[in-house]
Amino acid sequence: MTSPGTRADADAEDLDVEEALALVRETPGHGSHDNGSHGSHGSHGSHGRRDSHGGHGAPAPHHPADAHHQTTPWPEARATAERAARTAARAARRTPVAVPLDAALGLTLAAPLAALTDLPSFDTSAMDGWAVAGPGPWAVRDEGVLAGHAAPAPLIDGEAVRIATGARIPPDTTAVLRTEHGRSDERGRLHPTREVVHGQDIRPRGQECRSGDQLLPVGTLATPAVLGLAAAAGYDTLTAIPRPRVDVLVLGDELLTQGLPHDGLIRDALGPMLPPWLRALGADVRTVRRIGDDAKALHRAVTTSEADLIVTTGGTAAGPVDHVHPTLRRIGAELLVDGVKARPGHPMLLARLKDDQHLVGLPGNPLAAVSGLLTLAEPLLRTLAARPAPEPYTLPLRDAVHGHPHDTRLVPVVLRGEGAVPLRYNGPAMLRGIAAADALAVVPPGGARSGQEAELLDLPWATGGIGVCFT
Ligand SMILES: Nc1nc2c(c(=O)[nH]1)N[C@H]1C(S)=C(S)[C@@H](COP(=O)(O)OP(=O)(O)OC[C@H]3O[C@@H](n4cnc5c(N)ncnc54)[C@H](O)[C@@H]3O)O[C@H]1N2
Ligand code: MOO
Repeated sequence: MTSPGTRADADAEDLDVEEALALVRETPGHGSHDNGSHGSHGSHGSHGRRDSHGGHGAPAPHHPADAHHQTTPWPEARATAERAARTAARAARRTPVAVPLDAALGLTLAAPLAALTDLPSFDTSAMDGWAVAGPGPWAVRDEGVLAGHAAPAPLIDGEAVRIATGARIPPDTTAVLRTEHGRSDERGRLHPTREVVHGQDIRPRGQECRSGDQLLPVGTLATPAVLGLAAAAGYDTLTAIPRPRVDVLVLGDELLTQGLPHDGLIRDALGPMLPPWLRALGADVRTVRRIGDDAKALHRAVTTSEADLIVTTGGTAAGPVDHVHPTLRRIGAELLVDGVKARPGHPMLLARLKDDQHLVGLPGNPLAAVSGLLTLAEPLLRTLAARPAPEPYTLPLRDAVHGHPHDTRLVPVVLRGEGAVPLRYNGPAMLRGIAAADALAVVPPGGARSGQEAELLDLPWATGGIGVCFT
């Protein structure tokens, strides 16, 4: 199957792009330096060529929490997130709102778009030229007719008047003659230079729609074209499902917000990455707060949030300052997903805090956070925003991808021709692969052979473009 985002013209790619990709592309026989740094998971992120059959060389997963709870298979985790959002949307009775056109991009229509006017709303000229009455030659009036000007006087037979595209057609006009199809004689009379067909180049009122006609159904995504159509049809606002509100809480005492890493401190990569990505998934990101490794601050932030979804980063594992689980226990939250059979990102979690409020806990490792974002936050936000699920598609993998023995792997790929090329630097702590990627390939437990079809999760910028997706 072919992706809409697939580039078939690989040969035509300009060199700069290929050079950039060479920095991250999987290369046969290349030593693996793409893995996470944490002990027992050291080789689950290793790349394809070394082992195309899965199994050998991959250590058994070892998560201390595994002993205490059941991790959810990856497809089930996504389905659970979608279901949770459906229940929440009912509980919250997410009332449609009237949104000005310039704020409605990306929303889902909650009411059908019915024309508030005929389109066109008057008989109008499709061309610059003359409105003419009867067969030529014609006597040409002195005053022309322009778009947006006063109603023109009726024509009489044998008369013509200069007319602009979009201007009102004078009553009793029989055709519009294009500028390039008329010539004037020495007495100033207008002659056609080709046959004139009755009604030509006149757009009659209501040609596109009549007032009250349904133009688009409920559930339509407000694209730029939809905004244009709505304006043409007389709308100032659209009735739409509001964006789900999201608060982002970034955990970790080790995070810097500017400058170079130093003294064991690192830059916060998630603070800049998540808000625009969440917006692309349909969210209205209200706040991004950095709250360190402070259990009290986390508790306060979670219990005072009015968001539909709280997204936390870090603190999901079992370390001494991993406060997410204890906080959820303390407030009596219901864990719907507590760990997913996914690499990276297996400590990700989804909790119901209230009937209409959820929390997605993303692991701190940046690519693990992306994995959690696409596994749990994407279906949840999409469903709350009433957006349709993207059409699933597969492409053959250009190289084998090493699999985890039990878990699904999400591996950054670029789309080239009719295939997906796995990228290196796909370890949980790395963003180098995903930053160059068009999509994530879903690699089943055990791995995938070269040529094997893999499901792909598109990245919003790869298909939609930055400007469209991130507003
Ligand atoms: N004993 C075990 N330790 C860990 C396990 C495990 O199973 N047993 N799982 C590992 C895996 S896998 C992941 S993923 C992480 C998840 O950890 P947390 O969600 O608790 O995240 P932290 O410990 O806070 O951070 C992990 C890592 O990521 C860095 N980080 C955190 N936030 C950011 C940020 N905003 N920007 C950039 N980098 C960030 C942090 O400094 C750590 O290096 O746990 C493993 N441990
Ligand atoms: O493998 Mo973890 O889940 O690094 O992301």
